[in-house]
Parts: sequence; C-alpha cells; structure tokens
Amino acid sequence: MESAPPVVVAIDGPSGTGKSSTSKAVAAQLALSYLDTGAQYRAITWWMVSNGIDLEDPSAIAAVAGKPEIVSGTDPGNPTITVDGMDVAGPIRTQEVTAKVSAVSAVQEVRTRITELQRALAGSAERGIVVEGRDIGTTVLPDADLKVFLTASPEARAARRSGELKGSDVHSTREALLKRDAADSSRTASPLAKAADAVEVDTTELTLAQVIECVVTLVQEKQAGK
Ligand SMILES: Nc1ncnc2c1ncn2[C@@H]1O[C@H](COP(=O)(O)OP(=O)(O)O)[C@@H](O)[C@H]1O
Ligand SMILES: Nc1ccn([C@H]2C[C@H](O)[C@@H](COP(=O)(O)OP(=O)(O)O)O2)c(=O)n1
Repeated sequence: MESAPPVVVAIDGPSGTGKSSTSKAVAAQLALSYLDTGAQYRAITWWMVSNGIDLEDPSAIAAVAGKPEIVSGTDPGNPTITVDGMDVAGPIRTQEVTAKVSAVSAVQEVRTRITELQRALAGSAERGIVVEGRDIGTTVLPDADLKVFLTASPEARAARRSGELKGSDVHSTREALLKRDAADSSRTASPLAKAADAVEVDTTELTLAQVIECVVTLVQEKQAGK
C-alpha cells in the first residue's frame, strides 16, 4: 500500500486559546510530529536571560541570536527542548521568561534563525507535522495543507491560564496576557496574525475535546481531498 503524503498543519492564535493542548492531541491521534514554536522562542529567551544579555537593546539580542543551539523533539507524547544540550523544559516556563519573550522574539535575527529550524523540522517529518505558534500560517509555512487560527475571549483565556499558574489571580493574568498579545501583534517582524486562508475556530464556548475533534476532522477532510 502506498503511504499517504505528509500533511502539514499550522495552528496559530494568541495565548491561552488552546494551541498547545489541541496541537499535541491532534498530532498524537493522527500519528504526526508536533512542534511548539513558542517553546523555541522561550528557549532562546531563557539563554539570553541566563547570559545577562541586555534585553532592552535589540542590537545586543541580534548580535548573539546565532549562539545558542536549540533542539526540539517532535514526539507529541514527549515533546522536548534543549539549549546547548541542556533540558530547559522547566526553566522556559518561568514568569521571568514569559515577561521577556516578546522583546526577544520581536528581533528579526532571532526570527530568521528560529524560522530556519522550524522549516527544517517540518520538511523532515515523514508523516507530517502539526506546528503551533503565532506566524506559522502567514510566514513560516505559508504552503501548509491546513491552517487553523484559534481564538477565545480574553476572560476565557485568562481563566484557563490562571488555572494553570497556582496563586495567580485572573485579573493580573488577563492584563499580562493582553499586554503580550499586543506586543506580539504589533511588532514589525512577522506579527501574530490570521492567514487569509486560515479556518478560524472560536474556542470560548468549546471544550478542549470539541476543539480537538474539530481540528482532526479538518485534517481528515484535507487528506481526503475535500
Ligand atoms: N477549549 C478549552 N476549554 C477549556 N480549557 C482549555 C481549552 N483549551 C485549552 N484549555 C486549557 O487552557 C490552558 C491553556 O491551553 P494551551 O493549550 O496551553 O493554550 P496556548 O498554547 O494557546 O497558550 C491549558 O490548561 C488547557 O488545558
Ligand atoms: N511562532 C511564534 C511562537 C511564539 N512566539 C513568541 C510570542 C509569544 O508570546 C512567545 C511565547 O509563546 P507560547 O506559545 O509559549 O506562549 P503561551 O503558550 O501563549 O504562553 O513566543 C512568536 O513570536 N512566534
């Protein structure tokens, strides 16, 4: 039997819309690879913070953008991320990295470097890949077979996020989240945006299981040539 051609799925959207949970589950169900591109931007930010780079200065960020070696494991059952061989899955989720990641990811040299890694991983995924981020459908993989743009109300997103971060209140989580969205959407270099040919799914009133089912169906329809 001939094997199916690889399928490339781009899932974009702001924070807390369900990109990571949906993408991981869809990739696992369909036996595809999975790439969390936010984790890559967090990893390079973690390296810059750890090495005392002045993050107020875009030229200082640009000058060292090529230094850290970032490697992503693409098994949806066990996604991994290392910087210079060190497992950074935990450290990249701190509030400090979260607060600084938008400044680092706005720098073009950083984006060029990370985009290269993303395209290489997408191109080598034998059965295909689900790639989630902010600019996957618009810039990284404009020829993706399926593009999904997830949205949800700021209230729903803040409630989901503060449910994860113990001890944080919904109001401050909402403010921090909106600030990061504004920075990510207004930067010049490849901002967060919905591709013209993306399917928009508003997840505010949907359960995670419903969102996963919706995206799995969209992928299967594409694979069936509909
Ligand atoms: N449709 C949904 N309904 C309720 N909670 C959800 C839904 N989608 C995701 N979540 C939860 O919201 C949190 C953020 O989801 P995540 O997938 O990390 O979003 P993103 O990658 O877009 O930031 C997680 O705790 C996840 O379990
Ligand atoms: N394709 C991408 C993915 C993430 N980023 C940047 C902008 C985001 O605020 C950060 C972190 O992304 P991540 O997906 O981990 O964020 P959350 O899961 O929403 O907290 O990385 C980006 O610029 N481009």
